[in-house]
Amino acid sequence: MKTHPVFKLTPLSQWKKVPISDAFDSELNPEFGGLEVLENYECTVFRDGEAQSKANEIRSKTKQPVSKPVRQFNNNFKPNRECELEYQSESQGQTEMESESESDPNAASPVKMPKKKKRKIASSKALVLSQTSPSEKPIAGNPKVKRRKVIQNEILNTVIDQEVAEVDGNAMKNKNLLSAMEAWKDLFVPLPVLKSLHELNFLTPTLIQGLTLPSAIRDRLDILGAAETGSGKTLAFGIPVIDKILKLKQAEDSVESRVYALVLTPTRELCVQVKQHLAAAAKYTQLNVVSIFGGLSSQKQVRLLKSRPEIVVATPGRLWDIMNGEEEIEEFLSTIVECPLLVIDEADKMVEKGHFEELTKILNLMKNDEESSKRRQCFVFSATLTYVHLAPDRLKVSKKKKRKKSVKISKESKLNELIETVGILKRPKVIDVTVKSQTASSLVESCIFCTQSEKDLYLYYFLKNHEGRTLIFTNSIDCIRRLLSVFSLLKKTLLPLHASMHQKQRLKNLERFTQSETGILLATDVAARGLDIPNVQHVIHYQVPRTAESYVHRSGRTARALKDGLSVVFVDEKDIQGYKKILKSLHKDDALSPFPVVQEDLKQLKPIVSLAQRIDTTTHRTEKARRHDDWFVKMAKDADLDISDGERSDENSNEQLRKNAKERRQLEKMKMEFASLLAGIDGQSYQGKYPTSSGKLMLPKSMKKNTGSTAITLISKKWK
Ligand SMILES: Nc1ncnc2c1ncn2[C@@H]1O[C@H](COP(=O)(O)OP(=O)(O)OP(=O)(O)O)[C@@H](O)[C@H]1O
Repeated sequence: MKTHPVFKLTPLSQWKKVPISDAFDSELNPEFGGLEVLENYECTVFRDGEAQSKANEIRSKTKQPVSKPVRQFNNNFKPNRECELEYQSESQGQTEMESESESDPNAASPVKMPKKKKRKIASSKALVLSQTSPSEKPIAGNPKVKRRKVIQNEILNTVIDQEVAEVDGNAMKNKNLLSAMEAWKDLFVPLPVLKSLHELNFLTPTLIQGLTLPSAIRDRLDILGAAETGSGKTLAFGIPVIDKILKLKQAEDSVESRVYALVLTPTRELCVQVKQHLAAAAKYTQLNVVSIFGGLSSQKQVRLLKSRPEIVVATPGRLWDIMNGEEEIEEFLSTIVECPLLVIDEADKMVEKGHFEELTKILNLMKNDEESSKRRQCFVFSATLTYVHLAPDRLKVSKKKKRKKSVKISKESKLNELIETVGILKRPKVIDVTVKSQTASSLVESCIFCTQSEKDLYLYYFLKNHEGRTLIFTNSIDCIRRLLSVFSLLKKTLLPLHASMHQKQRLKNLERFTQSETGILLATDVAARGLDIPNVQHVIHYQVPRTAESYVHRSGRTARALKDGLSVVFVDEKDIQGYKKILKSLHKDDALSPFPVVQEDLKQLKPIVSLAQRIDTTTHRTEKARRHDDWFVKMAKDADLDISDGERSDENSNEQLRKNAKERRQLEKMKMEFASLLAGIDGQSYQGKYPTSSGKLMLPKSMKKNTGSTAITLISKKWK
């Protein structure tokens, strides 16, 4: 027969610290929420949802024997018969043994005592229920025994009252929680996570979450998930990961720490963000989540790993370095190889050939452990996971014809390649809720056709007229540097984000952008995937992205979680081919709607933007010449040489120096002219700001012409 747990009821003052539930926890069926009520020495277990009514039921029955417990703790457990009560005097630390006789009527009808006395007894005694053999039963009828039984019943009733009150409170909270979170019913979300979701105000699951959770949690399937950007994919894999770890930990006897889940992301910023999302969902669990990524001190990250987190979110490069260089946590990190949960976020990017060498190494290590691979549950997610298009010409060269040829990769072969790379052994569930166009349904897409040199003008026009959190993408770091310098002249603060920056500055800029409602982030594709910055209203593709995937992910930084958002692609004469290819690839048969621009306003801005561009180029040139001059003079001085004109290089001849000086004078003149132009422009009030509260982008006032249309509605109407 199964041995029963010892129930230890401590004095009421400590009651909360050692609830009965602790005694039962190890035995509890996981489907129960951990709510136990001790009733006439019988243990009753309720489902959380039933707790309130059952608690009331118990309360009404405290004065009469309960015929049957609502739910017996376990089949063998008959505490009425087999348990005895043990009183322990706190002051003396002595123990007196008494048994609870099944036939004793007092056991079921407790005598009322004044409340004060009740509390005194309760707090001065510790009550221990323990299993005992029938041979140890004490003699019935002894008056001392009877008195003790009365006391014992009183203590139990007080304890029950307390428990019931607590149960009432918890049950009420749980009931409210469950009714508020009704939409999550049947998705098998563990209660503590449901509580976090409620706190985050996520009252309904998104489509991908609704479809993923049952398959992942109930059916324990590996999942390949594809859904539009901003549709909640992080929690679609995050909730099952948390759920499984909770279950594994509950089932495990050993307290040995190990990595339970490894989540890999392509960029550092995304790594930080996914960690934050998972930590928020796991707030009411004991689970620890840590992020490991490059660019910041690895010592600090090693220290974090020493806390033995259950979930490690990492970029492959830094993780691989730490796995191979840090003896202190080598043993802990070696458990990654057998970790039961693996997530690859932005998977199509991650497994791109030549992108993440370290990812391949980590995955190979994991795949080599066959037993663990069989047990492992994998999650592979991306907005463009199932998206296929013509492979770039340069990748597919037909050997026979020796000429470039585009080849279409099928969705199946793309997924099969992923399955093999990740090491998924069982047939995974593919959940694909993407649409042909790939972009979010709440995204309004538009374009501006202009020449390359006009792009700055249009950008300035846009930023000046349409306030709101704006993310500008470029294809190169050089382009970012030039724009920073031109727009700083125009008194527009753009926050750069690219791979050549220090990581601290990258994170700082991202934070500044997130905190300012009118922030403008100027980034390369390093910010294109996964970043979930709230309320980004506009995405501008200053240069046409190189791939359709990149267009989808860049645009996906706005219009997230069903909010409205606008994307504008700037297309110049060189971009046109790439632009057309993207449209074709994304099955956007019509060209994108042109973004509405008030030509008179644009004209007004033209002189100042042109001047800013000229100042920038001239400054750049004169700076370069000055640096060269300085270098030449310094070299001569270091070599103890006098430089005559003849010895100067062409660039440093007198004539050149005169030219430089003239250029500097011109520069000063331009700057003065610029200052007065800028003052004039700043004095003008632009009235076409979008009202951001409605989520709609209003047209500049001069364009309204009593139609009251927004930019988005105008675009939509025109192109329908
Ligand atoms: N059920 C929900 N209800 C409301 N908001 C949610 C819900 N689930 C997630 N969100 C929020 O939606 C936003 C987008 O989620 P998430 O970053 O997971 O999107 P994603 O699908 O991974 O996007 P991407 O493809 O760009 O990486 C986040 O701010 C997230 O907190």
